[in-house]
Amino acid sequence: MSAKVNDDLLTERRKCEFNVEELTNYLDGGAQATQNRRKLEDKVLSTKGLFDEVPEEYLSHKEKYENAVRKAVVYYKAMKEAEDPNQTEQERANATYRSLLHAAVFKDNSPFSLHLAMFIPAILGQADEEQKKYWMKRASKMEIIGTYAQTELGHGTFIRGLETTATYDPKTEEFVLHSPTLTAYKWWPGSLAHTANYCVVMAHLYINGKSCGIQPFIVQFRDEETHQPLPGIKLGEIGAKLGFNTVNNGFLGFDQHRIPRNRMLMKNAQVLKDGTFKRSPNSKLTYGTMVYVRVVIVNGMANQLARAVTIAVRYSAVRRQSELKPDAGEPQILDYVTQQHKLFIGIASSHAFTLTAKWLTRMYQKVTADLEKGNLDELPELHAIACCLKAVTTTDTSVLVERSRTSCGGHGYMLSSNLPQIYGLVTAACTYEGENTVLMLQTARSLVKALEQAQSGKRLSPTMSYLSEKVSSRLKWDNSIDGIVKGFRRVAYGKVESAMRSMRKYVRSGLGPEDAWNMSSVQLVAASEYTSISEADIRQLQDTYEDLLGKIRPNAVGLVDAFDFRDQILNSTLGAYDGRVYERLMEEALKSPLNAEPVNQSFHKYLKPFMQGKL
Ligand SMILES: CC/C=C\C/C=C\C/C=C\C/C=C\CC/C=C/C(=O)SCCNC(=O)CCNC(=O)[C@H](O)C(C)(C)COP(=O)(O)OP(=O)(O)OC[C@H]1O[C@@H](n2cnc3c(N)ncnc32)[C@H](O)[C@@H]1OP(=O)(O)O
Ligand SMILES: Cc1cc2nc3c(=O)[nH]c(=O)nc-3n(C[C@H](O)[C@H](O)[C@H](O)COP(=O)(O)OP(=O)(O)OC[C@H]3O[C@@H](n4cnc5c(N)ncnc54)[C@H](O)[C@@H]3O)c2cc1C
Repeated sequence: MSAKVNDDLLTERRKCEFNVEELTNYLDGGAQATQNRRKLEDKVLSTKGLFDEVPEEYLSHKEKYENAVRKAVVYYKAMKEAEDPNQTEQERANATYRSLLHAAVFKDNSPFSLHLAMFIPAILGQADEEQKKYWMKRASKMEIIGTYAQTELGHGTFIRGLETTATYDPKTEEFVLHSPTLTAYKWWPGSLAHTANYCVVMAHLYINGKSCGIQPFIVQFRDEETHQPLPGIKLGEIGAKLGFNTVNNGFLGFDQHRIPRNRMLMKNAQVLKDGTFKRSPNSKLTYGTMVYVRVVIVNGMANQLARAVTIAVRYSAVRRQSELKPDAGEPQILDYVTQQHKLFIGIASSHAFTLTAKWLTRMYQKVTADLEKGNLDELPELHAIACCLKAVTTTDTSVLVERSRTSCGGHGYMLSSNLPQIYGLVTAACTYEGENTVLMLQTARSLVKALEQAQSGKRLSPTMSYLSEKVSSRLKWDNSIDGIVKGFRRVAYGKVESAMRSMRKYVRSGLGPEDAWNMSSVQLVAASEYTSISEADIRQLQDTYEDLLGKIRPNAVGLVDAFDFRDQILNSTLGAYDGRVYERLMEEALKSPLNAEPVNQSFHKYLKPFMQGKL
């Protein structure tokens, strides 16, 4: 018999003014997609051996990793078996697009995540047809496990500064991979330390002493039978981190390690047997895997934020605290407008990021199709937009997940709430796949170029067109959606224009363009993510905003129920559908190994002699 649902949650669900299932269907892309997702989740989550006997927070660093590998093999086998052969690739992708199935199994991400998130996309985007056929067969059947090894101990942002070398030897038709310094060691790649046996390495190609830029190479670094590191390979784990502690991030050093010529992924640039280098139509095509992952991250943020606000809103409907009015009893903390302010922006942002992710994915698919036909025209715009949206969504999600955690008081600080782990996952995304400041400056670079083009009367791309609209200096402000958008456009235009004016001022004062750029870079970052609107407008917006909070309040639980996360996917004592938070907090607390005995051995070994002055 299922446990009794908390009365307050029952009341909330009765108060809801819209059809929750309809919103779930909309988010999934239709009722059939919801059915497919639920069927997939039913199948996979009923697999034996997927879950932890002991909560992983009570395992050692080594045990956590070994347990995660145990679960990963069960999980990925179950996923493969659960795939519906009658589904198209697109339907399959849709079924997992919103599903955070892996989050039910891995609280801190999977030791296989890089294989799926970057190794396979790198092969798809960087290998020529023959290479793709061979490596995709092995990688998609998990005969090999790969990662993406670009970052080094000494370089992450500045790709052109990477020190790993790949020197072509025409006599043997091989590349010699080498880490000339400690800072050249690959450092950070997920799965690299003990899990993967192949990786796509980004290395500086040299032919006859001449630099041919950063190129991708597929490299085996562990023996497929013994898993021992191959000769000339130094491997290890980089140590405990804020999060991602079951992703097995590692380091890898090459000592004159030789690989055959056909291991350079040659879709964009090629090296012929005699060492002739055939340049890529655009050297930045080599960066394509990162653009792809930045697009994926936007959707990932939407899902993770939805998970956090579901936990916090349900908890806020159950938790009663303090006194709003004398003798009126303790209210649900969700009735405090400050609590609504903290959480409802998170619900709205998750929906906004979901819609943005769909739009960006369509743009990515169109530009990628154009690239296949040799049309690179829209690549710069895709790069600029992907940089901006990855940076903005990861920054906002980190802030909103942390706000969800702190809105749950002390219980939000418990690992059993899962909010700290979700924060660890999302805040990492502010750094990986391009540190956010650096990416915002990439977007700013495009904005400045676009404004210069607009000022010289040239047509701009659709996403930059707001820079050429001659926005009147006194925009008639109204708080309609259109009015708010116009307000933001005016602010955005002003930010870019101000940053540009600042740079020109520095150049006139005698600074070179690079120093003028650096001096204006705070404004440039702000131009990529505009902030406030003028004073008078704020009052009007504030009234509208507070009115909106009241309208959302009766539907808040319905809005998070519509994300349709199972309890296993929320993995939280505070966010379960039945709202039995106190019973769950106690159940989880009793699983602590420290509760196995009333008196811990440290009393007799240390405390008692200390308290008796004998230590
Ligand atoms: C559980 C998780 C929960 C949610 C997340 C969900 C999904 C996430 C999926 C997976 C996550 C799992 C694990 C994470 C794994 C992480 C992996 C990594 O981090 S891989 C390494 C990532 N590293 C980077 O991103 C490095 C960033 N640096 C750069 O990209 C470049 O160095 C930089 C662009 C900053 C500068 O490049 P540079 O060559 O110096 O170019 P420059 O600035 O001089 O500009 C020249 C010219 O080139 C254009 N350009 C630059 N880059 C691109 C590009 N990618 N595409 C197209 N064009 C590009 C640039 O605009 C400029 O053009 P103009 O001259 O102005 O015309
Ligand atoms: C959880 C996690 C997983 C990761 N997984 C992988 C992986 O699987 N494979 C992989 O290859 N890498 C991976 N990385 C590495 C990641 O890509 C790098 O950390 C990231 O690119 C930033 O580089 P960095 O750490 O060297 O920092 P740096 O580039 O040294 O940046 C440090 C600071 O300097 C600032 N800075 C740098 N350049 C500029 C500039 N031009 N203008 C203004 N400010 C600047 C940055 O904004 C930042 O604040 C991972 C990182 C993390 C945290």
